[in-house]
Amino acid sequence: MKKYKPSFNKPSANDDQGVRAKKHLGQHFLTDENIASKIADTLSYEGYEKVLEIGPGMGVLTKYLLEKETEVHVIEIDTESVEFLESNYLHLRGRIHEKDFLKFDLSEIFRDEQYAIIGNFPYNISTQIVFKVLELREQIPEFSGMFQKEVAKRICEKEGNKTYGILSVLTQAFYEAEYLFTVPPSVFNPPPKVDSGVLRLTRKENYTLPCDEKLFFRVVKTAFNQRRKTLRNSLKIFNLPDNLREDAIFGLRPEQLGFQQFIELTQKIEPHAISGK
Ligand SMILES: C[S@@+](CC[C@H](N)C(=O)[O-])C[C@H]1O[C@@H](n2cnc3c(N)ncnc32)[C@H](O)[C@@H]1O
Repeated sequence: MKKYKPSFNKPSANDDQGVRAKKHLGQHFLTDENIASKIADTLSYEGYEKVLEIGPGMGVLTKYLLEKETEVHVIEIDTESVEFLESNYLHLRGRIHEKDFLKFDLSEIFRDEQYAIIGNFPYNISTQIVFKVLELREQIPEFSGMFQKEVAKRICEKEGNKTYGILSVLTQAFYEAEYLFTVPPSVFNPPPKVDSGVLRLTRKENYTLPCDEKLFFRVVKTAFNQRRKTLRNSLKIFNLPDNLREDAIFGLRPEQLGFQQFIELTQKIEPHAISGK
């Protein structure tokens, strides 16, 4: 692999130095091989045969994924990175997809197979990545990678904490979420302004909720959009009957409820909710 010294200030790509880092694509290239190897080791590689890496950049993590007994696909939006990967990872040819992860229909690669997702994710779209994974959960038993530390912590946070929110509840309803380790800015080029954090999501055995899942998402989002209000007030839009609004659970604030209680809440609301609202 070629040496690289990307910087936001470089005017153009340079073959000797690798890919010019582009801020709008969240490009902060990992320069610590040990951390790349450690991230590759966060997946179990069991129960599926394919792995998708989002945003391989110059392939620092890809290299370690290729050592595993798995078929590796990478999806990268940046043409310059794709050209770099194509000339440095010839054996990956055909499995490099020059696409926007958020817009790409992944069934074009994976049909109805199970696969894992991994990456050192672009921080500007990290929550959107998690929401897309939740949508695709039936095919994704495992997901791991690096986020801005604060986002990784938030996803794994438990009820009763300030940073607990929509992402925490929705993720934890379907996945076991573990915060694994913190990574300092100094191991990136160019360094980001904040610490990064690596997490792992392992899909629960029973990841079908015993309630209307669409309604569950709406209830969680509506409750946290007015997180200081009690559920009795924030969930008014569901036109709940008075006797239900007197139920003790509606006197709580959203950060006091674990995902299990959000399921109970949804079950209580379900008979009264106007569908499609
Ligand atoms: C933080 S960098 C990580 C690069 C490399 N994996 C590493 O660790 O050095 C994020 C990568 O995601 C890519 N990227 C940004 N937005 C993307 C998108 N919507 N779809 C696919 N890749 C994207 C960037 O071009 C960049 O290569």
